[in-house]
Amino acid sequence: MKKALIIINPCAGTKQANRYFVQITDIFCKAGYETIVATTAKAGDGTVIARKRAKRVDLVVCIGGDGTFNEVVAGVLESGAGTPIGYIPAGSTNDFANSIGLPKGILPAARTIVEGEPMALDIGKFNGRYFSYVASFGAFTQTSYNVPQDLKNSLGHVAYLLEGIKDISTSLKPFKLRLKNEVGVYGGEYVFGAICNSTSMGGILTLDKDVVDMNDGKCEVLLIRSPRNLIELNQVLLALTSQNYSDSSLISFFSSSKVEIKADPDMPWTLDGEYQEGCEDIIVENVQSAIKIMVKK
Ligand SMILES: Nc1ncnc2c1ncn2[C@@H]1O[C@H](COP(=O)(O)OP(=O)(O)OP(=O)(O)O)[C@@H](O)[C@H]1O
Repeated sequence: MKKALIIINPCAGTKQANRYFVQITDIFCKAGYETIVATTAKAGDGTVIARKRAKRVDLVVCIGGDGTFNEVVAGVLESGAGTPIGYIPAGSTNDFANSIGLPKGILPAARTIVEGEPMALDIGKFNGRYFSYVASFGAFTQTSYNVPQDLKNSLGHVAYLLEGIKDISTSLKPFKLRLKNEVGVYGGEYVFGAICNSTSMGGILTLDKDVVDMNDGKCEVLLIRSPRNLIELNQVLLALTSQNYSDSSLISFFSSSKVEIKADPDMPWTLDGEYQEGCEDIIVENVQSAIKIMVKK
């Protein structure tokens, strides 16, 4: 009999996945899976559980938000098993799930896993730590982990927007940075930077679906220079809202398989919405087709 390991974060999002749990397991049982259920109790548990057990199952199912998904992906990769991953988005923004077109509802997402097919997906690596959709710094970056969990649970996406507005008005702080990739060197003072494999970041910034190929061995890099006056700030905001990143001299946007960064070690980063301590030398790489994720046929 096929085996499915279901890893659930009972505290993610509005906790609505907990209410559907019997129906979720029923979907996997009816599809011929023997289910093994594990709940996470604290940060990091998703990785430990997946790393230990991925080799002994045919499918690893993650129920939670972007943070839990990040942990489960890392665990499956560290196990070396190559086990397909199913994702039931149950967080507050579900940025990553939106990017790969997973259904929004809990039960439709569960059905997609058993009825769908595996799709190869690139994963990012930040000095050895995996991220599934974004590594970022600067404005908005603290937004995701600054939003208190209960506010995220009750307000979801709006909580990020509120925190983002607060963030931009209080900490539009420039960071000195030098970034080198296959074709060039970028340097200067930046208020925001993101290296991502997704069409949505922090529920705030969006990239065009036609621009982002999530299995091309490349990440999209967006760097925003520090605006020197209100006109420049306006220019940046206009580019961000219209998603037109190529017309502004303050914005650099390109795709890369590997970037080498020299940064202020005190500059904090976020990986998939979770805090990452800064350091001076950073290598961000794209690991092409690192995982298999179940998507609609
Ligand atoms: N039982 C638990 N109690 C509290 N926190 C937990 C528990 N299990 C896991 N966590 C941690 O909860 C954090 C948030 O989880 P997650 O990102 O999945 O949900 P979310 O923040 O609601 O969703 P999103 O990031 O998509 O907005 C993660 O850092 C995770 O490690």
